[in-house]
Amino acid sequence: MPPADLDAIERAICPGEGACGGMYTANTMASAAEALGMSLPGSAAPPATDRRRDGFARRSGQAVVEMLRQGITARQIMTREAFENAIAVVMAFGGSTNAVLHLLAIAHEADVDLSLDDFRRVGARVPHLANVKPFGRYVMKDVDHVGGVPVVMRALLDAGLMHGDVLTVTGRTLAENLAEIAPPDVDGKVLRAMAEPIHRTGGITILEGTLAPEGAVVKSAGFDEDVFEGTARVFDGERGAMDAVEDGTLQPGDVVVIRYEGPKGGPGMREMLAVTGAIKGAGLGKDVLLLTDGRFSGGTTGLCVGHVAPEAVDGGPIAFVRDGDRIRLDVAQGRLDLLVDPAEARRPPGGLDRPRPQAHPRRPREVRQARRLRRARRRLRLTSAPAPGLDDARADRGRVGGVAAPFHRRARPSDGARAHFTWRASRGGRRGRRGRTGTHPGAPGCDG
Ligand SMILES: CC(C)(O)[C@@H](O)C(=O)O
Repeated sequence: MPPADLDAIERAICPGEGACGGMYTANTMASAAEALGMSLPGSAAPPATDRRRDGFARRSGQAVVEMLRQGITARQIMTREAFENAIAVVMAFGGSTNAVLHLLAIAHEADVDLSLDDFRRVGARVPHLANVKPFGRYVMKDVDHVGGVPVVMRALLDAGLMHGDVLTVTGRTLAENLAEIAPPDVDGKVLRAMAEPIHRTGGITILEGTLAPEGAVVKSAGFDEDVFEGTARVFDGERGAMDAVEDGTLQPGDVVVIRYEGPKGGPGMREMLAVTGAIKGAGLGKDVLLLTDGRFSGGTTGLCVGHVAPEAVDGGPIAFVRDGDRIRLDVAQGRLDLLVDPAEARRPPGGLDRPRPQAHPRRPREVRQARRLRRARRRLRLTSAPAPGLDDARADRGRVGGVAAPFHRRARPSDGARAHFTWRASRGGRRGRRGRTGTHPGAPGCDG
């Protein structure tokens, strides 16, 4: 490509500064926060440099002070119904799969019992309405141009697909906020009408099956076909899969299985951003299915199934997939199956003692990075210590000027024992790690 063409693309590729412009994770979560009632109505969509943001910033501060005055707490806003509203909006936009992790984690903090079943249930009723990137044509500033997130919220509310009587940060209900804004009808191009949706169900589909007994997630908004059946190519970690793409050994019909990239296995559940991009770049986006116990970018779309649970490190069926196995994804049925009969037969008798990933050779750059990281860790050691007076400090924070602060945490049995992390000059102490428990990443009980 001539440098001048590259330069022209680079100058035109971003719709503006700030969060990446498509309905990726940042814009998805901004929309979800608006639907949750935790940010001001209409505040999610304006571009970063838009002067309206100054007004939203000021009014957000005013809203916080007013909530303190009225004693409104975050938990009064973030109820189960509010989370269902947030899920509904994410489904209508075809938002980032990371929203599943984030909403489960926020609900956990808010003591709201939310699970993958709620995403499944809401997603089955809410149609996909927004023609936005990564799968569609438009970006967030176009959504703003046609009225922003309140347009979708009103369409869903009118269709009985949102709860209107929930409290929001304005001190009023969601229905009252929308009545005051009076958003326009959907424009029909960026945001489709309820009667003419892009898909009849929401843009994220929760899967289950012999390969994912505790669930998996796919952004079905990018799909035209419902079923993909193919042959497994198994990689322990993203690097091996990248090598296969770069070596040109991936074939149409392959199912790229990337495991040991989950919350524990990665560790940290990285976005498989590079490999999904590389598969698309190799022209295999519609012919190769990728599935992983890791997660994806909000910019990922197409045949990419993530959050496969239990993850490989926990001995989930993904740990037992072999090259050549047949795998079937059926989005319409919400199924992800390993067509090996029966998959469980591969488990060693007496259970599994932590399957181990096969080591794959590191590239020189990775070796250098690892060495730098080790040195940095030696210089600055991450230590873990119980926070002195933590409970007292929390108790104080819980009340400000005689009224309940909106963002205090309810004491939990684990609070006193929970470690906090401080960076200290090197010497002594081992690096502390918070334990992880639970099953589906982000599910209550997990670090998410
Ligand atoms: C685009 C990125 C970096 O992958 C992330 O911000 C997301 O949207 O998930």
